[in-house]
Amino acid sequence: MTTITRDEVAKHNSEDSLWIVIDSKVYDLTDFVDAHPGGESVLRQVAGQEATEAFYNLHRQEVLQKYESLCIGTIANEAPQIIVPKPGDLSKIPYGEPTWLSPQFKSPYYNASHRALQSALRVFVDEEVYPVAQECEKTGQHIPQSLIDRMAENGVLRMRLGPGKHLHGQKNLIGGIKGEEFDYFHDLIVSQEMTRANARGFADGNMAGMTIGLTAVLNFANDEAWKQKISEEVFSGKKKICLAITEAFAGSDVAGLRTTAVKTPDGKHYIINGTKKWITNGVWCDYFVTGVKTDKGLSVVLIERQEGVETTPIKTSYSPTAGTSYITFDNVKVPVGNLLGVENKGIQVILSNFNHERWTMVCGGIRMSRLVTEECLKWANQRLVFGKKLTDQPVIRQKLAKMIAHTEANQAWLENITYQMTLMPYAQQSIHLAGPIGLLKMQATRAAHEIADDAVQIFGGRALTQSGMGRTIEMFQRTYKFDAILGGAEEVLGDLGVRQALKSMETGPKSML
Ligand code: HEM
Repeated sequence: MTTITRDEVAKHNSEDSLWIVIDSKVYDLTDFVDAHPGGESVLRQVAGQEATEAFYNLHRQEVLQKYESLCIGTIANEAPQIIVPKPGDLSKIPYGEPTWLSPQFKSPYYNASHRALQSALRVFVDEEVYPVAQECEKTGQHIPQSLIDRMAENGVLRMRLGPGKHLHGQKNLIGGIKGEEFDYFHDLIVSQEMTRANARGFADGNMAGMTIGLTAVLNFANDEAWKQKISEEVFSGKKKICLAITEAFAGSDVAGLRTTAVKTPDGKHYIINGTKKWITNGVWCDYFVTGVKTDKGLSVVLIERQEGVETTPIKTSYSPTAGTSYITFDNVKVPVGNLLGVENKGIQVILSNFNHERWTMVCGGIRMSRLVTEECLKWANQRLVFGKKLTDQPVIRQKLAKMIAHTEANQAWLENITYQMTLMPYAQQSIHLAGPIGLLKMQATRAAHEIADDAVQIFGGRALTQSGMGRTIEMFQRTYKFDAILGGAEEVLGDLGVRQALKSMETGPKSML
């Protein structure tokens, strides 16, 4: 690149020729002045001058990457000081990564295979998911088929379902992972790395319906060939699936569902009537794993999109890219073979399916809290207020301390529970871990509540602005509640954890009294 002296830059100090220096690089802004979102006058004030501090006080690094074409050279005998992260890089900010990814720390949980997956996924997310996520979050467009196809090719779709036979013998799994060795720590890595696409509506728009819906098919289908057919269609990205449990009549109280499934006189079909609300991805799905009332209890059936199935988008406080929908079923005919689990015992299917969903939400939620904490650390360290850095104020350091402590404590509990999951069959997890997972989800979203609150105070008006420096904080404070409601409300899950504990006290050894 051309080298330019500072004396030369100084000559270009008017609107007719306006150059500035940012981090030892020279930018010719002559043709950009009119289009600058921050106005012309601010650029005139720094024309021909050093503008690094002024720039970084107001813009994110990615602005420079976007406008790279304005750079015309570098200052002679100077080297840029600011490290621009490359796709795949780990964060250099303290607490920007969990301890197992910080070179100075060790962890007993992660092996070479986990590390290989993490580093390959980091590149994939940075290069292929992040740009799509940002665009979809903004426009509200649904996930493009091209990204679904890429995730089908490299096995990410399969991985999102957690460990199991659906991964065994699979070639081309990202990071060169062997399907047989994929465990819940791999699963955790997938969730946490995907969250780094940093777009909450898109995080759900990116096949969340599959992650929470197809598990019920894999674990409870009554016919092996049918299970293979459905799951292969979904894993190849050809068909989309979602979980349809909640209704306007019943949210976390699943026993109150009113959608009915009545058997035809020949016993070969169910006729389904009812409605579902807040169904993630429902707008564009082909299959609906649906909670219904049968004659003596609840059941779960897979409904294929057909006549009588209508889906309409619901406008929520996160991006329409999530495909949140209201669904109506009017006399929909479904073969009895589409029953998942045992008729009238669907509550077991629903409850056990919830565990993986809730755990996945916890993984993502904690990673999002970490991203917000990292943003706050970076901003507080660079922002000058009343002539001092924000980090010079003890009140700001207290807020950062709470954020870091919440995030680290929650990650540690998550890893502990994940370790227990690696040692337990799925059915055992329902018995022993439903309570702890519920409590952890409650804990993670209570922490998110506090982190969002403190982050907004640190970022001020920028936390209320959808573009620019504070956009991650704006998104977080607008959307963290999704994790406190979806998959079971905070209070219901806390209560579940305590009730499970009390139950074991009733049935356990009396010596504990
Ligand atoms: C290569 C040089 C520059 C480029 C490409 C650029 C681009 C932008 C962009 C895209 C925005 C919209 C907000 C965002 O996305 O962050 C913005 C806002 C702004 N810019 Fe620049 N800018 C440059 C240099 C500067 C400099 C040197 C100053 C000040 C001396 C400045 C002052 C501002 C201000 C005051 C805003 C509004 C910030 C806000 O709303 O918080 N810009 N700029």
